[in-house]
Amino acid sequence: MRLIIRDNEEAASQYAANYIVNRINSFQPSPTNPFVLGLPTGSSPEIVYRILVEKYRAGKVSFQNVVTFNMDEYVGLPRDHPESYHSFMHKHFFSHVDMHPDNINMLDGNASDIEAHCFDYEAKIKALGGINLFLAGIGEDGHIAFNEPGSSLASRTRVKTLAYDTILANSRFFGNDVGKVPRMALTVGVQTILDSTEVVALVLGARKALALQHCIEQGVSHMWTLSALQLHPYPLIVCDENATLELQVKTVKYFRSIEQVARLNGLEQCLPLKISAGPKSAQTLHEAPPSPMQTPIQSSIPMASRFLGISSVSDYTAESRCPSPSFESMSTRINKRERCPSPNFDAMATRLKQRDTTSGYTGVSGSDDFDLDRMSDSDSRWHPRLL
Ligand SMILES: N[C@@H]1[C@@H](O)[C@H](O)[C@@H](COP(=O)(O)O)O[C@@H]1O
Repeated sequence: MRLIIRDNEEAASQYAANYIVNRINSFQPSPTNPFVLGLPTGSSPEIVYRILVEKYRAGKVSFQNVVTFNMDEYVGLPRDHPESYHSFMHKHFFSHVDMHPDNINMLDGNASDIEAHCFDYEAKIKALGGINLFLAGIGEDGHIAFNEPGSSLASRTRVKTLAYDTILANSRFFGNDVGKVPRMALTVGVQTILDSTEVVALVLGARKALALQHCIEQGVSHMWTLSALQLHPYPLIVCDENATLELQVKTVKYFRSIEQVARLNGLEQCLPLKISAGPKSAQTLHEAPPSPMQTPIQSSIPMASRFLGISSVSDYTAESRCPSPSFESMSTRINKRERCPSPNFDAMATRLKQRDTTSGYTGVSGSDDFDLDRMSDSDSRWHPRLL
């Protein structure tokens, strides 16, 4: 998990927008190899869209070869209703950039066969080789897209009944009239989002602080579906200071230090080249890990993992284009562990008992409760702390 904290909404949105522009540009999309971008609605991404439009106008990015898939849409709200997500996206983004209308994919909350429509949406994403980057917003109850508390973490695009909290929160877009907020929505599933190559979640404001705390400091839970990002290999959360209000000080300091160290080492925004750049196809996304000697890698592992010394097995030994401090590879250690014979607990306990008897040690010595720290060097090869 990478967590980028900025002083305010503007700065956080600036970071997210720059991140997206960098990803699109380094991918070098073409008509036959488009960049596939997942998009959210809501007030949080509004500034990001404004900045993306500015960057497009300044000639810093083009969306000509970008295909988009929106996260969600209300069921039953006319497409041209000012609060439909169709209207939102055209108002804030699509009508201001060079997107080809055929490249815009949005769920249709008025589809005659909703089930088939959702199925086709998933199929279209798959046919394009998956989503490269999913920009996500979250709800106050920790939902991602419209995956309300209790949603299956294996869910895919489907119809979802909205939670009362969400109806209440979104009533501000409907003249504060709860009765006008649609009760159901179409949404991509948690698994649809997790399948994306990269997920960037934008979390802004004190209203989202509890959700962020659950996602970062608590376990994976279907009650806070944002927390499923813990299962993704490249999740990035960009938040403002207010959204960190429920986090522990040490959590905030830790993630800030990760970013600082990464910046000092020139490792910001580094991802494996096969992920950050095209060409992409369904095959290349799921192919076997390439030979380390043949594949140039921008950064061999996700930034946070790099400083934690954790790696994905296939990337660690690859050559890096980034100035690459040489960390000991977890994969090497895991391999060592796999080469070791399974520990023989009975023999270990007997040896400890013998040692305790001769040394006069009076601590634990039972076969099922011995002290791992007191083992000899030869025993330490399978010590959990070394794995
Ligand atoms: N379905 C959308 C979500 O996709 C969005 O993330 C959320 C946050 O909205 P806001 O940014 O306005 O708080 O709103 C709705 O619930």
